[in-house]
Amino acid sequence: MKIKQVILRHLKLDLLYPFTTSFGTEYDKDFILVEVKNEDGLSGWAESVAMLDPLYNEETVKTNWHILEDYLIPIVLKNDIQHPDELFEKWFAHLRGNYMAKAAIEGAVWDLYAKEQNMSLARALGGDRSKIDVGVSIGIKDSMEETIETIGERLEEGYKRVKLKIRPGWDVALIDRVRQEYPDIPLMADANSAYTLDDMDRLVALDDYQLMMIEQPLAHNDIINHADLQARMKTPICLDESIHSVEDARKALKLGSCKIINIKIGRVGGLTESRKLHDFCQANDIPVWCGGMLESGVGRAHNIAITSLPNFTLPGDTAASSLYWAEDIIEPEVTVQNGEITVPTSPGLGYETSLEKVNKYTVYSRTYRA
Ligand SMILES: O=C(O)CCC(=O)c1ccccc1C(=O)O
Ligand SMILES: [Mg+2]
Repeated sequence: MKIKQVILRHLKLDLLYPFTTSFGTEYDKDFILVEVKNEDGLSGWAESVAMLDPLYNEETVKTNWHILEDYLIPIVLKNDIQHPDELFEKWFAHLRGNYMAKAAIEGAVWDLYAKEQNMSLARALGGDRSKIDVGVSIGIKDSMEETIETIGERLEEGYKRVKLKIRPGWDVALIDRVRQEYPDIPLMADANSAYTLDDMDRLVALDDYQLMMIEQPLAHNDIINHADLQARMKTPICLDESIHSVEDARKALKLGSCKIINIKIGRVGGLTESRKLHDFCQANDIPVWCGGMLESGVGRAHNIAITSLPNFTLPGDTAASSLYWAEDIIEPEVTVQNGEITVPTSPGLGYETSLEKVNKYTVYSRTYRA
């Protein structure tokens, strides 16, 4: 592959509804959209899932721009890349961390590669599903009534499982109330690292509610305390923040820190490592699902492609575009029917990135040439 041009754009989209987690409230979405072009003018697209502030992990829009501009883009423009797997495994291997920045450009190269091969990205990754099951992530609301109402709407729309964000004080009583209203729905909770082992009793109390799993209750960089907690809880622990690689997953499984893993392409450095992590979990009977980072349609399309792999056996967080944006930047937008998304079969991501819409939401852009 010969990459001739890379364009970075900083986009800003307004969220339709504020999204609150244990680490804060998002009202809008600033992100970097990456476009790579080959010599025939064919484009590959991806987005960085780094947020404006280092609240989910340490990366930000600015640190990603810096790493992309000063390290990753020069590598991609200078070298002849035979296959996108080489980026993470060879060309980026000496650069530590910065997973979301690496994933952003790697994803764009994967899309371009699939288009050059005249293959869907899902197929290029080895995915064989034609439809994927999806759930929905519901943020912390002002009241339990509002939460109950929102859950009802999402169930009406067909979502196959409900994830509720929790934090100390918005947990056991909430789940108890939700279980009174909806005794049998597939339900889980995500704490985004809001608890410590001092909260053991509160967390163990969640065992009474048949939750599918509890996601990342303890520190973002911990796997030791999670093992202690898992030993005390029947409910499976799912790790999100603390898994960046197959190697992290191997250690977590060895310690017994979790029984399920959430795969986010950005968090592990791209599609190549996501697929490896998927394969490793499959070989070890650990189910996986695809997490979300409030992506625009471009990131959503990447999530759909990776979710077509066979061990994504649990519904992910890739909900419809219309739950986030008044207008998405892809055509068609992502739609959900009966809790399923149809995996596109046309080349690459299978959704067109609309330049008109991209331009409308771009606050700053820069072009880099070979
Ligand atoms: O709807 C989505 O994209 C998932 C939303 C979500 O849960 C989330 C959003 C931003 C940061 C972290 C997380 C998370 O899964 O922990
Ligand atoms: Mg999470």
